[in-house]
Amino acid sequence: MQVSQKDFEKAQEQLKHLKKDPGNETKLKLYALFKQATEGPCNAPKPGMMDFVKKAKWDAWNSLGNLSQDDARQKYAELVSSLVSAEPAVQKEEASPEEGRHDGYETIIVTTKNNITKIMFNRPDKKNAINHKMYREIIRALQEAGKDDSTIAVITGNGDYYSSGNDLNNFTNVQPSEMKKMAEDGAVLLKEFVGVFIDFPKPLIAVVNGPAVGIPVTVLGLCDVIYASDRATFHTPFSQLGQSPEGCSSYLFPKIMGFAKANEFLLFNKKLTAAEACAQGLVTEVFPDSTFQKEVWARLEAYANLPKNSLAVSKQLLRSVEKEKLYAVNSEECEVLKERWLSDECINAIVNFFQKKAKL
Ligand SMILES: CCCC/C=C/CC(=O)SCCNC(=O)CCNC(=O)[C@H](O)C(C)(C)COP(=O)(O)OP(=O)(O)OC[C@H]1O[C@@H](n2cnc3c(N)ncnc32)[C@H](O)[C@@H]1OP(=O)(O)O
Repeated sequence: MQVSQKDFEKAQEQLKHLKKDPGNETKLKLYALFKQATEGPCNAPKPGMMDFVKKAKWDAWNSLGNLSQDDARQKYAELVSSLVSAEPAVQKEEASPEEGRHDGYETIIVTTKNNITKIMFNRPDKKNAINHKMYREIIRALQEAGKDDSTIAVITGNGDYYSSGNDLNNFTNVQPSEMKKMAEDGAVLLKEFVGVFIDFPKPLIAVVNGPAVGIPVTVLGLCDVIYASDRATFHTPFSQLGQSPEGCSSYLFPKIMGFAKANEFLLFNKKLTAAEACAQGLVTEVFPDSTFQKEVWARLEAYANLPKNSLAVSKQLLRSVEKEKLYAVNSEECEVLKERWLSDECINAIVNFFQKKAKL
């Protein structure tokens, strides 16, 4: 039985109210079916290679060939219905707001409790990839945490990943004429993001709950203590992505782990286990995943009872020796990256990721 126009419209309405992001692949299917149902077979001109999102949408629509509009409506309604039935029950956290939770954040969860401000990356479905909004929210959260009454601040991830790094969608949907501006704006944002880590005025602890890729790894060099689950891995695949190191890692990582190890890590994409990262001085201590949260938070709560001002001035003394150098390194790294983002090497790596040809 074919679905009526009314059922088709109802499915469109239901889709707007889904709580769980259905993922890019499903969204592409829905887009294609919607276009086929409302406009018929794809006759639009094929978008350019660099217009990743438009190209993926065009490919999806075009792949439906001569499917009839009625059949497309039917398949669309069936797909929406399957998504509605798969919706999870409302999460507890949403029903009862966590004590000490700060308002006004969408991509991170910020709480202050027991003298600790915790900043938690919160895009678990996307492995906590950092989109532009999240960069800005982390900047704001760190600036506020630097001034609030907490003794220490903690960064961690929600879900199975710490963070999969820069959200590669930050590079998509850009017209060729806007590429240069995209790179310039990206460099400004990155410089500000790394700058708040350089300037952070109190102890900053990274609680690395799972794999970490790219920028969340490089800024670990600017954190004061790094605790990792034995499930965590550390990966800076810059050459694989046609990019170059940031987060002051080009200066700090050789100092932390020595040139021989830093080169393998930053140039040749070597992924480190938590134990290896600890042996090389990037991680303070590794804990078994089964007791990670319990052990780490017990320790942090004890640290957070130490005299706050003493900790802050000591942290600032340790950092002040290197501050000017770090500002200079940050600027230089952002300048180099601005060029890298416009390179064929980088563009091809991103195209490959979105065409599912390359995953790390
Ligand atoms: C201001 C600009 C600053 C720029 C500086 C930063 C440099 C970097 O950070 S470089 C590092 C960039 N990161 C990556 O290249 C990682 C890319 N992701 C992957 O290779 C895989 O997703 C990963 C190995 C991390 C995990 O693989 P799986 O366990 O198989 O999971 P999925 O691939 O299915 O991921 C689930 C879901 O998340 C989306 N995802 C994950 N990471 C990213 C990312 N970095 N950017 C965009 N999207 C990401 C992935 O596409 C899946 O989405 P759906 O298909 O919609 O479910």
